[in-house]
Amino acid sequence: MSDAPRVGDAEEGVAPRSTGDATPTGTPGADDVLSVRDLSTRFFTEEGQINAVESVSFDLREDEILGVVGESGSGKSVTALSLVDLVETPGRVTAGEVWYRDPDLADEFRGDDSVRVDGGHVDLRTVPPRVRRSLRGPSFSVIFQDPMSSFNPSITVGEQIAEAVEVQRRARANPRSTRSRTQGYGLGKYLLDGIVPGRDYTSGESMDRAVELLGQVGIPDPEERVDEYPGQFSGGMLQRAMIAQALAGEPDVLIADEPTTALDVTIQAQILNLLKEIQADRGMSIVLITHDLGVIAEMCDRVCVMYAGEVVERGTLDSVFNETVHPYTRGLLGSIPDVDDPKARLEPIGGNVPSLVDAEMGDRCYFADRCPKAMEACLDRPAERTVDAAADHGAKCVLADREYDPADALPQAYFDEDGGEDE
Ligand SMILES: Nc1ncnc2c1ncn2[C@@H]1O[C@H](COP(=O)(O)OP(=O)(O)OP(=O)(O)O)[C@@H](O)[C@H]1O
Ligand code: NI
Repeated sequence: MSDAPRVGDAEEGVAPRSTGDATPTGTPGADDVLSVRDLSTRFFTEEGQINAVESVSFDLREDEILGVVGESGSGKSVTALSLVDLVETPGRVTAGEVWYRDPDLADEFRGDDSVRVDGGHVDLRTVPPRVRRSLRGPSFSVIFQDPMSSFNPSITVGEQIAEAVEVQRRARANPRSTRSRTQGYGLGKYLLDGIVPGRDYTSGESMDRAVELLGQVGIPDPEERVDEYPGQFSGGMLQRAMIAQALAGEPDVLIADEPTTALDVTIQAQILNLLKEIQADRGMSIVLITHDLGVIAEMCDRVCVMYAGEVVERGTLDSVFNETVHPYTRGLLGSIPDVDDPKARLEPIGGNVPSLVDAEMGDRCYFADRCPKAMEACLDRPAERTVDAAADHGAKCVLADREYDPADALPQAYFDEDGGEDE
């Protein structure tokens, strides 16, 4: 109907904040399952426009685990929701591109003026919403921190997993036809809308598959437990069941938002190991969201560090951990608990996450107020600089280009006065 939005389009009433180029630019690479470009999400609240996700760019490669880490409120979950188009009012994705690799889908939309296609990639922001929805399950799956939110309490765990299997079956049975995607996925639509239909939709075959999946995620006696209700499962078991449900669709991309935070340490480790095994077995790609750099170190190939809605540093795990540029990343790394004393509390970085209300955001580095190395140059919003191209390592920080010079240090009072936060 309408023209496809262009990069950097500012919608009416939406203040663009992006200043710098993000390093991952241009067309998605052949081994990128997902290429996110300048994605921005705002919440339009009574307090004003909240810039929850600010011009985020990254690539998710084939067969890798990409970690997204940052303090509470840094925009990790909203980024995940934005990728799968699950942001709810008053929120909205206001700009950016989400290139998903799917050559058949790309073929279908090639030549369609309203959909952006690039080689085997399609910009999901431009496909019709129903097509986008139909991708959830067979292409993308999301697992959340709270498994209760993914299950309907009045339907057995097995049936709910079997339904996810059915959705996937239908997707495979009608490969890549726009018609099947837009009309034949009634069930998927129900699932995604949270209205889970009853047993009519599941078959003996898909129930068998549910048992198999429950077994694979380490649920004992899956033949019996398949008939139990979510309330009969412990937290750890339900988390496993949620992973089984997410895997039922055989997605290319699994987005796991703090999948173990609510669990005790032992079960947490078991579930993370399980995710890693499954990822290696199936060769899928995972976006793993956590506030715990220790988990990132264990699990991930590459990492995005988020602060105040932005990706402030990203690259291979090795490069980001060993050639750290951003003082925020350094601060997070300093707070990794001791391996010998995993219970040691994380030492928070001093100061608070800044307000994300548009009108209150200074036009300088958002971390400057808390940064031990803030300099004059930090009063300009930093664009992303390349730290190490081979390691795909970039940082939104002037320290990528220059050494810290104490002579240029800005006194804290500078920020206190300029920050608009009168205390
Ligand atoms: N429904 C909403 N209405 C208004 N603002 C919201 C809403 N949801 C999120 N936000 C804003 O988006 C920001 C980012 O939230 P998000 O949940 O993505 O953080 P997070 O990094 O996932 O944090 P956590 O580690 O606590 O899960 C929040 O600080 C908040 O200001
Ligand atoms: Ni979150």
